[in-house]
Amino acid sequence: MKKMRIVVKIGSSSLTNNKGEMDEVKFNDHVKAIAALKKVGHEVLLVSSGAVAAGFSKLGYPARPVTLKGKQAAAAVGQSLLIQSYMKKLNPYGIIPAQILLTRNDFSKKERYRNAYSTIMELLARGVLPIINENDTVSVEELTFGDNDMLSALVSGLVHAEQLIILTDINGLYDSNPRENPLAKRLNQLHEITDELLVAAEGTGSKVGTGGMKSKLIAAKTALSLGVRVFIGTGEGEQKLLKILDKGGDGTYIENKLLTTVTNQKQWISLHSTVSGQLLIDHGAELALLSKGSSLLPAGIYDIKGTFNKGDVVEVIGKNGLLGKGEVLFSSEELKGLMGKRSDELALSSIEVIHRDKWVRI
Ligand SMILES: Nc1ncnc2c1ncn2[C@@H]1O[C@H](COP(=O)(O)OP(=O)(O)O)[C@@H](O)[C@H]1O
Ligand SMILES: N[C@@H](CCC(=O)OP(=O)(O)O)C(=O)O
Repeated sequence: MKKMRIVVKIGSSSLTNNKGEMDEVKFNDHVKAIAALKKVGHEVLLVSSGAVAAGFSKLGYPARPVTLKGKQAAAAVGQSLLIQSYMKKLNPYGIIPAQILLTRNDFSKKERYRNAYSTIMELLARGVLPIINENDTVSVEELTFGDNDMLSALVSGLVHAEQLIILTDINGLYDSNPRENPLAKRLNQLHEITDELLVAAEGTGSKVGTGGMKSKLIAAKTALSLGVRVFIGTGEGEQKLLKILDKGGDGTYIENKLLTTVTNQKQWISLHSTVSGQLLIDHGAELALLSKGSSLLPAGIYDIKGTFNKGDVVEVIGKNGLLGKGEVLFSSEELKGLMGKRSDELALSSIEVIHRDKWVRI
């Protein structure tokens, strides 16, 4: 059997009930299944929701709070309850959990992104189970990952996981919401996430979850783009995760033969970096970047917008608009003196403005 790196994401509805209490039966079931995966040698990372859902009733809220401060307060209480419960239940299996709470800032700053990667790798190398959640208590609404479905996709990309398993309260994606349409049909296999599918997945989810099926599909699309296969569904019992890996899971499999992993450098540029400016390039440079896979040279740049430093990320604009993003090897000031000049006119040892390894097409 091939040993794999697997990210398992568990939604609030699969850990708690509507009253804001942890569901011990569901919880035990997940822990057993994770232990079974690890026992056969797979590396597992868990992205666990449920902090708000597990904490709100303890604070006297009758239902999942809607205000930011309410959610943040509930998450502060619920997160400790969650981890306490994981620790207690994982202990008999000899599994050590590690709590990792992330904010989007941890990914948008390159140093922090690299650091998150090496810490997670160290934990995996030592057989520890990382349990990841968004750091809800300090996240500001405009600066969140969106939801944990997206967080799980980004984590899968970061660690180059082979498989992302999104466990939820429904056995996969249907062609319309089965809670509203009893004739809805399940889609067992998908090779890509189309706009049509996103429309079919509109609509609300459970009382404790966020985002519903649509957010899972958007996350699946991101995971696929990073070379990670996805399963969305449910299951029961110790063998449920192993069954999912054996293609016998109760849900929707999303994968295709073209999946390729993306370097962390490119993931960071395309998904996490902040853009500091723009380079406008001519037709020849556009061809070189898009068709020949070449690096961007000064000769093809005819205008520069914004002020940026060496190492910043900029957008590259062609005749018909945005082409991609890349990390620049010169500041905007330096580039003003270089742009439009042929390589033989420049007395520089290296004249690449964006190296092809630090360039991503949009
Ligand atoms: N086309 C669809 N197929 C399946 N489920 C759907 C669809 N459209 C909406 N849903 C809803 O999405 C819910 C799962 O999302 P959510 O409650 O956010 O789960 P979680 O807490 O696991 O993240 C399902 O219970 C279902 O009501
Ligand atoms: N970080 C939040 C969960 C956010 C979220 O995406 O929830 P869900 O849709 O249940 O996966 C929490 O722990 O309550």
